[in-house]
Amino acid sequence: MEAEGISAPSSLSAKFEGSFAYLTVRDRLPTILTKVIDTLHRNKDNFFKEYGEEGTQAEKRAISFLSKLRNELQTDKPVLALIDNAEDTQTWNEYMQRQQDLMEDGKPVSWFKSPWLYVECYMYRKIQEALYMNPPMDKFDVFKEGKTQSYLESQQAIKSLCTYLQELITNMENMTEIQLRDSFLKLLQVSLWGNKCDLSISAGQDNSQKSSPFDSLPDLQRFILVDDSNMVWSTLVAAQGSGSSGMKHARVDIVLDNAGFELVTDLVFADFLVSAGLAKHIRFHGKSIPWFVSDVTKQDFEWTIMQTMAANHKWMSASGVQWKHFIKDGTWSYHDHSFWTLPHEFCDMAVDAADLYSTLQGSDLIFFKGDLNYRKLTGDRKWEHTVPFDQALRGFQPAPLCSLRTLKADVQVGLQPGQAEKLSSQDPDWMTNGKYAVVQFSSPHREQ
Ligand SMILES: O=P(O)(O)OC[C@H]1O[C@](O)(CO)[C@@H](O)[C@@H]1O
Ligand SMILES: [Mn+2]
Repeated sequence: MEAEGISAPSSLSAKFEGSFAYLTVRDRLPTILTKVIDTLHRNKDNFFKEYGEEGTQAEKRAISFLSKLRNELQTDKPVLALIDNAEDTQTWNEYMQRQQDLMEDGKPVSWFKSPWLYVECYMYRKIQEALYMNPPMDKFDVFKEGKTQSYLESQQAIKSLCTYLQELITNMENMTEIQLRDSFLKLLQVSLWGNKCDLSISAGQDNSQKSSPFDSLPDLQRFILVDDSNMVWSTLVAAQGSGSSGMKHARVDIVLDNAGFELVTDLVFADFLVSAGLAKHIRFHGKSIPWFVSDVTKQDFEWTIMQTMAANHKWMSASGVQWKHFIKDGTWSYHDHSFWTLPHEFCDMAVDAADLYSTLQGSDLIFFKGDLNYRKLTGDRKWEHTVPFDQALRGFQPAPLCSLRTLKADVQVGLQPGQAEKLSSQDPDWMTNGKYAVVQFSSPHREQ
């Protein structure tokens, strides 16, 4: 179903002064740009070593491009069309025109006047333009260091996670369905809270996981505002034996969010799903360019598996070896599609990325990790908190889907009447402080 015709509230935007969007555009985005510029500066000698004078000049040009961008942002200049001739350049420019058509009084699309989702995505795409326009910088991931650090600083937590996983797999044959379900719920929650560890909300500050991820689960339960885990479990169980031959063939898709600790929680969860026979195939979806500071690219995905394999810890390396094996035999696969790094709401996908939409339709269950995916699922709009999740999806229902998200932006739907008011009185920043989470499920209406 297309989004068109289904009414929706207005988009969150920095034009609402004092809003979280406003504060993000005013404070957080320039800080991120400054860090990117610093990273390029710090790597100056490396660029010279690798590419000689050409590298130094490219670095200088990229820095001046980004400084100009930061200035344009801070002074609310109109956003400019992209000129880098990449695969997605035209789509971006068409989308800018779409935003232009939505502007009141024909004012130009600009940082503080246009939808937050659009301008924030645009900033990350412009960082990429700075690199694309200045080869040999075009392969450089300005966020790589932070992602690597987040993984390395979470070693203790990763060890306990891998140890738990390997013990679980060893005992799996003797487990009752109730025990299996219990482990499923635990690992689902670990993956959920793994989403606390993104780097963009903290503008790149350390956000790793230092303690055992299991110890805190019982205490965190009360912070899960919507918990549809039971429906997720039933969907997986019902997908068993759904093949025409009655064979188990369930396919699960995981739309990844952040590298570092969160990615490990996702890999552990995915390993559990396969080892427990709940899924036969897992398709991971990542970003094709560095995105929102900590999001997973193919390089991060492969690096994480290699690094886990090479760890000097029995259960970590056993896990890594198993994951590598899953990739090799096709049980797991990694996919990137340019749609994930476009600014579109997901309700546009059926029309604007029909190939991706139809691929997702082949899934038995899709997990969407993290806050940005939630913003795109709901269109990043000013929904009433009691609006049902299905309604906020505005027709985006390729397959049963589940959002695993800690709240870091002021959009939240599917709450009970009075729930938001109560939260606001107890904790005014409940929508943005990352303390709360949702496990929110939706399934398309299927004709029998
Ligand atoms: O990694 P996540 O969970 O998608 O979070 C990305 C973050 O970036 C933001 O878009 C803010 O810049 C928030 O919505 C969110 O905190
Ligand atoms: Mn992210």
